[in-house]
Amino acid sequence: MDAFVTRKKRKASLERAASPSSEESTDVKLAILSSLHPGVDQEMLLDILLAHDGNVEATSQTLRTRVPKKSGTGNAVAAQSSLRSFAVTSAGSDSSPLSKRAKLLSRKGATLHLFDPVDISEHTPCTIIHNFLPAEEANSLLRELLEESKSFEKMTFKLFDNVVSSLHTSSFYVGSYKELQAQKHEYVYNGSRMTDVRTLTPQLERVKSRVQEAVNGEIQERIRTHYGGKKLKYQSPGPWTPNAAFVNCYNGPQENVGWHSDQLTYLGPHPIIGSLSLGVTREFRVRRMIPQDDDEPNSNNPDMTGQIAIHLPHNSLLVMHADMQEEWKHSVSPAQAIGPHPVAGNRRLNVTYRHYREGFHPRNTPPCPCGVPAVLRVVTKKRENWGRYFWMCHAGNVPGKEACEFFRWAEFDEDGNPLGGETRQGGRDEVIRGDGVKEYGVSGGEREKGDWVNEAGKEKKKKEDE
Ligand SMILES: O=C(O)CCC(=O)C(=O)O
Ligand SMILES: [Fe+2]
Repeated sequence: MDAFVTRKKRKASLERAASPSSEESTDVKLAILSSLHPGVDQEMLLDILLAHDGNVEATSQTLRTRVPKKSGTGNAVAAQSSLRSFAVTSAGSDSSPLSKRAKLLSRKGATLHLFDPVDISEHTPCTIIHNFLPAEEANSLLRELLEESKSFEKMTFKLFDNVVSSLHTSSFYVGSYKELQAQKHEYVYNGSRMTDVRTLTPQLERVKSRVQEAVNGEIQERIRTHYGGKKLKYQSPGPWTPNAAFVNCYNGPQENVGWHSDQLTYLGPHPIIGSLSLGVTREFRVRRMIPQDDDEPNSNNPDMTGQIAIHLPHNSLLVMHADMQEEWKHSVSPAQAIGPHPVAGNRRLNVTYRHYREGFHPRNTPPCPCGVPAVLRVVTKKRENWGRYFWMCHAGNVPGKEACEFFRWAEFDEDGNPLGGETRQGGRDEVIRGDGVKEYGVSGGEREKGDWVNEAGKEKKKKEDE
């Protein structure tokens, strides 16, 4: 117990001592180390990272030379011990002690496991619909995506001299060839162009319509039951109309996604995401971000806030509502063991339907002097400016890259459309590079540049605010 408490304290002190966006960077560091050393479990990674005062390269060097690899994980399929036992204790009937609402609140350092749609709706910014599609339709989509996923790839990015990659594979689907071209040549993700973009298959299109209808119903219900009958400020009004889908494949219990919020840059503030799970049941964890004052210890790590595990069975639709991305983080945690699915074996396929808003196309958002679209973020750490949106240099999102000075508080109309007319009133340059790639940037327009780039000192502040 003492050792556990000490470890938590050490993690908190590491995060205080590290860079201003320290909590994020510890998560990123762990993700990088997981990617470089997939055989070593997270606890050990954290311990060794702590022993090296947060230095990723030194940790990696120690791991390369001194730490034996875990055995017996990989793709082995074992009994779904943890999920089954939780399923028994939280069956959701009112006679079950766990179902007593008062006991459901998540606590510091604990994980609360939720299965029941009523509990999920009450305690998280999500709602869930079990057995969403007719069984045969779900299996048929699953079979198609299993085939598609054979050519999915891990997402990679560069850090120092290493290329690190995600632990799972994915691909991105859009509605038309035109949108596909735009995604490949106009949008930027973590400083890179997306190379694997596909058009929605007829099945993904059909399911999209069903998801759209169900999600719009859930949105109205959420507004009625949680937002006092009125959409959130900046939430897009009118029906949600998804036009893209990320498809993720998790092959085996160790493939996971670390803590993150989905990027707001192209979706705008308070986006809504419809997430369909197929195949193996996995845990989708959520935790609330807590604002803190300068002198408070870092309260935004999972050890300190407590987390909620939402169990996502085959053919369930999870709706991430408008308050999710700005106020909560989510992850798909590695599993001790998983129960094989009759069609998918040890794989889980996940489709997240999203709405890319025209107002957030890179041509419509503030130009960063770097020539790469700025990213939209929100203050999630400091109490001061909590919930305020800002545009910043994309490199602030790319580990190991130096961000330029660009920073600007974001302004929206009531419905979340970006304000800041300068760029949209013809001042914006579209540069067609030699290779035909379109970039939206500033080519020497001093006034415009001055309009968007904040005076010295703001860049530092933005990092601290975050
Ligand atoms: O697999 C999931 O359920 C969620 C994946 C996710 O968080 C994402 O694609 O952003
Ligand atoms: Fe996500």
